[in-house]
Amino acid sequence: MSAAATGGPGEAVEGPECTESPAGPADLAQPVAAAVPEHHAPALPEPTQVPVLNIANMLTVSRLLLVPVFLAALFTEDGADTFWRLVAWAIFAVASVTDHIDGRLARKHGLITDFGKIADPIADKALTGSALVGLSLLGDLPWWVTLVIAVREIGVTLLRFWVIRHGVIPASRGGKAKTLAQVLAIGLFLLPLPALFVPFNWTVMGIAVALTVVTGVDYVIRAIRLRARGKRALVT
Ligand SMILES: O=P(O)(O)OC[C@H](O)CO
Repeated sequence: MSAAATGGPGEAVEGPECTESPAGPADLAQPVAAAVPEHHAPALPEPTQVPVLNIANMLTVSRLLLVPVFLAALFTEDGADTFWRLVAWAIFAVASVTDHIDGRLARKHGLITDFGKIADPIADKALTGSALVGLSLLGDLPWWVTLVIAVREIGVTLLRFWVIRHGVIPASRGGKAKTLAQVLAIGLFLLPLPALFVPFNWTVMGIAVALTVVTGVDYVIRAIRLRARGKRALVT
């Protein structure tokens, strides 16, 4: 669950707000480099290729694969059985923890890839999205909460693809805090807790919704800036 606090395999280490994609403006530098006579060219470090099939990305994919297993447990006995509710919570918790582990592994072993930058937030969204829709279908969470979060999460994913020609927007600190808040709030709603907890559950969910909206607006601004920079680079 601290997943979100550390980010996934796609996260640049406290990185810039975006990184250039292989097809992006970095390519424009190539003719300039080619113009330098070979014997005057500074020695460049060997380019290192991070394999896409690495342990961090495999954990990200396994998080995706846990989604249907989680849903099956949640909907057993129409979500009314305490045991199956706890099983669903446990699967959700394990899947969320893989977000923490893949981020640590990616940074520790230099396994950061563009695939991870895109797949990690998508895996998070698939997990939290399925939990929110599941809770709303069961009548345990109002649909407006699920809709507000879904619109933001789908919107940010589309935004990432919209600017991908110019660069990858990795998860920001705010985005990671948002995911942590969502995971905590969803975890509370999944647990079969007594009514006494309702105000607390809603406080945590309120924080999650607020962070979801604020960070969504922040990503829109980042995407617009990145696209404008990319377009300028293509013109010059
Ligand atoms: O808000 P996003 O889309 O950057 O997602 C953040 C990630 O879920 C953090 O792991």
